[in-house]
Amino acid sequence: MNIALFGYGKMGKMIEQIALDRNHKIVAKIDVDTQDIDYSKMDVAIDFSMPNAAFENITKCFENGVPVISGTTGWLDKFEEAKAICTEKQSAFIYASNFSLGVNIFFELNEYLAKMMSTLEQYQVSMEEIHHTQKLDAPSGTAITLAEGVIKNSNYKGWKLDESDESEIAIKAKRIGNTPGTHTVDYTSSVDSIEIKHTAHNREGFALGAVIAAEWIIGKEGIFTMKDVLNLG
Ligand SMILES: NC(=O)C1=CN([C@@H]2O[C@H](COP(=O)(O)OP(=O)(O)OC[C@H]3O[C@@H](n4cnc5c(N)ncnc54)[C@H](OP(=O)(O)O)[C@@H]3O)[C@@H](O)[C@H]2O)C=CC1
Ligand SMILES: O=C(O)C1=N[C@H](C(=O)O)C[C@H](O)C1
Repeated sequence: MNIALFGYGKMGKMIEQIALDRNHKIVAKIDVDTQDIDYSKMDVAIDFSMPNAAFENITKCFENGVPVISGTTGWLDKFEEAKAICTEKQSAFIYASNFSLGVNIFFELNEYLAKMMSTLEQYQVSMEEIHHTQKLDAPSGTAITLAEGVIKNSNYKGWKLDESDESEIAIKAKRIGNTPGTHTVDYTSSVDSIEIKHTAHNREGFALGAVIAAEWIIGKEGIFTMKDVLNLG
């Protein structure tokens, strides 16, 4: 499979390694100053770039008939527009705030727990995410997906960075050293706490998930999620 990497930073380089190990070819490495992109040899594009670059990278691929796996976070104000362009161009698209198998299982667990906790008014939910100091966006895309998973299964009305009132989920974002990504969901009452936590030990899980998604999307048309790729029901 011929893969184009949009964004050749920490994730782009890790994805390259995993793709080569799985016998794929990297036909383009696109960074901020790349001119004259040749889309003709790309079977699939994988975008791990920057919040201000993702939308343009992704939609240009759709316009050139190239399916896209998108892992960039912090650009979702334009998500609906990107999906509409994908549909119009009869292309294929997967966005995931987190491509790792572990986090996608954690997303399911989070929704299941949220359902169980939804009638227990003595508990207040909150979240914490910890990432490396170079991360541009806060809260993390993963934390937003976790919050949306709770909101869908409870009476919480929304989420807020740091402080919130009782009707919202407070998300604390910490930036510490080289932390690859740690997410905690906490339910606290006056008598006890229940916590679920996912800790990434490195970036390999994110990169492997993105390459598996790229292999899966070939020959498909439409908008999919990691739930489809991983058959999580
Ligand atoms: N969904 C998931 O599973 C995961 C998502 N992420 C997300 O992926 C994104 C990238 O993360 P990471 O690799 O750690 O970040 P890096 O900063 O290491 O890499 C981003 C790269 O994008 C490049 N870039 C800037 N502008 C453009 C452009 N217009 N087109 C193409 N490339 C561009 C940067 O180049 P330069 O440095 O020259 O500006 C840099 O090389 C982030 O949004 C992060 O949150 C990260 C891990 C997992
Ligand atoms: O920027 C990162 O590094 C990560 N970003 C994603 C996010 O915002 O959730 C996924 C992962 O946690 C690493």
